[in-house]
Amino acid sequence: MAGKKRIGVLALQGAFAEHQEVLHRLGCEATRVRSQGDIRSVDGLIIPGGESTTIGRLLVDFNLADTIRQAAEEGMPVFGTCAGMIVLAKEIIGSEQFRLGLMDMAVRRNAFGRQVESFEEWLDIKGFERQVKGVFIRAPYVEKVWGGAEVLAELDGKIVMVRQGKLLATAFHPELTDDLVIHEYFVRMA
Ligand SMILES: NC(=O)CC[C@H](N)C(=O)O
Repeated sequence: MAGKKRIGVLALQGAFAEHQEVLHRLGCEATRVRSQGDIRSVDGLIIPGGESTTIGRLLVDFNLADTIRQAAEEGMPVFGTCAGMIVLAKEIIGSEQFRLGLMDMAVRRNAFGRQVESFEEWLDIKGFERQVKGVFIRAPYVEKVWGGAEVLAELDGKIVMVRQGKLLATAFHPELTDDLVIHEYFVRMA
């Protein structure tokens, strides 16, 4: 392939700068995405963690949802972390909040309980040769998948990583560790 891969990070709200930093370390061009034209210019898109109702509302306000859906349907890889995972889900249990609804999964928000707002845990991930540390911050988990969605990792029986074709979602924040392996996996999809 000619040139570097150009990966966009949705930069409406949340932890986009941290993803850009990881992408730079992987030798990618990492651009902030805020417009329809930005979406059209990238080889893949990351939807970061943050607050999923806010990100959803801003996707509507900035008129980006249909463009992302269309690009994803045409094969653009999309990776959602934490709030990004919520936004990618078809079903958000107990919530009518806006979502892109691209992945066949039902997510539960803030699902690990108030007393464990954040924690770290080693994960076994399907297809990965070694364990990866997951950083969970008021994290969701996936209660069920169907259709084309495949579970890649679980923690105590709760689904925390899902892939569906070129769509990827993690309940945890791989941009907050020094391990680049999850982003590397996504960049290979792009
Ligand atoms: N770290 C995160 O992205 C938290 C997600 C947040 N709890 C939400 O529901 O939007």
